[in-house]
Amino acid sequence: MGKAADTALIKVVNLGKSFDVSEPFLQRVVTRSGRKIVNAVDGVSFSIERGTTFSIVGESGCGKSTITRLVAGLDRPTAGEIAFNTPDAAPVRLQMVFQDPIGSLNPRWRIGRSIAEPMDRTMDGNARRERVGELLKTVGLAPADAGKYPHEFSGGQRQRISIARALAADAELLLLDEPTSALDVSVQSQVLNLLKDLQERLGLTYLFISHNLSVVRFLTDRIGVMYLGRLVEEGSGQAVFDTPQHPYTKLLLETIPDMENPKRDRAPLTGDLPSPLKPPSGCVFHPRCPLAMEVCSTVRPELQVVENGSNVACHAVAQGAAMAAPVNRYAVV
Ligand SMILES: Nc1ncnc2c1ncn2[C@@H]1O[C@H](COP(=O)(O)OP(=O)(O)OP(=O)(O)O)[C@@H](O)[C@H]1O
Repeated sequence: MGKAADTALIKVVNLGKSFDVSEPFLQRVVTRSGRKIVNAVDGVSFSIERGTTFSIVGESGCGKSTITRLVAGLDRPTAGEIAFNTPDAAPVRLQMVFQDPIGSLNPRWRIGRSIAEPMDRTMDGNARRERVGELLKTVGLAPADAGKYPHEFSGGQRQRISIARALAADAELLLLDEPTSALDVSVQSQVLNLLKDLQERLGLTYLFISHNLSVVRFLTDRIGVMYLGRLVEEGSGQAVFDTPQHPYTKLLLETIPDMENPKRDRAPLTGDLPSPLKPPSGCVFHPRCPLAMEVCSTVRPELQVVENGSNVACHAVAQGAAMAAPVNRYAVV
């Protein structure tokens, strides 16, 4: 991982990650089958300015979690580069916040101990206790909660605890992996509000991944829409929501319930995600695309800047044949 050149805290360039999911050699000889490679992430580039949120959205299996793992350094890329722009090239301080916080909290530890664990070891006991109390207050809990166990909290409270833990580690970059998906809608908005408030107060940078566009809208500065390992559209939150360009982005937006007119007929996102072991040729979205043309099955479209400032990988958009933008509608959680 190198050093990012400009003001972005993180710059991802042509990132690729493939997994070899082949059967064992002898089995392949018997069944006369070849190697099987999954390109989970294929040529993805984006950057995140310090203090802002970049969201990655897309259906299950499109490669969102793999990108998070690569950024976290839990996996090594097979192609491309991830560069962090930190003073004196110091390691970036990043923490992950997962969908189900119960898995990342030790059930036998009082939560005060879990929160204190990533703190600076040179702090004495009193200073640590004081800092734990402060952090609990920061995330909307009480200092006295430090003495309780994870099972004594609700899902939303546990997510607050995992955010406090990330702050205890003095994180500057939070990797938010579906952080509100396991929560009730009313609790989701409280956690999103907390994240927004912390970002404003502490200047945190977020990489937020979600399959749900309506969740990211509230928090995001920029959005990357992924399909089968590739970025198909990347732009400001406003541009992607108000004037979506890629047919896949439009169909994803169509899946968000229309609160004002729930019975309205909407174009459904039909067909299954193709197997990542055998991705379609050309544009990977072409078998499900309402605008597919001949070129789409043979030539891979590259991201190109379009009129609204977004970057879009679509032959039809490039030729000006995009569908009329749908009426902007979304559910604010
Ligand atoms: N360790 C691995 N070994 C083999 N294949 C993997 C591995 N990790 C991910 N994949 C494959 O890579 C593709 C992308 O997976 P990934 O988990 O990144 O998608 P995702 O968009 O985060 O999905 P979800 O929302 O379901 O978590 C999938 O086809 C998945 O099966």
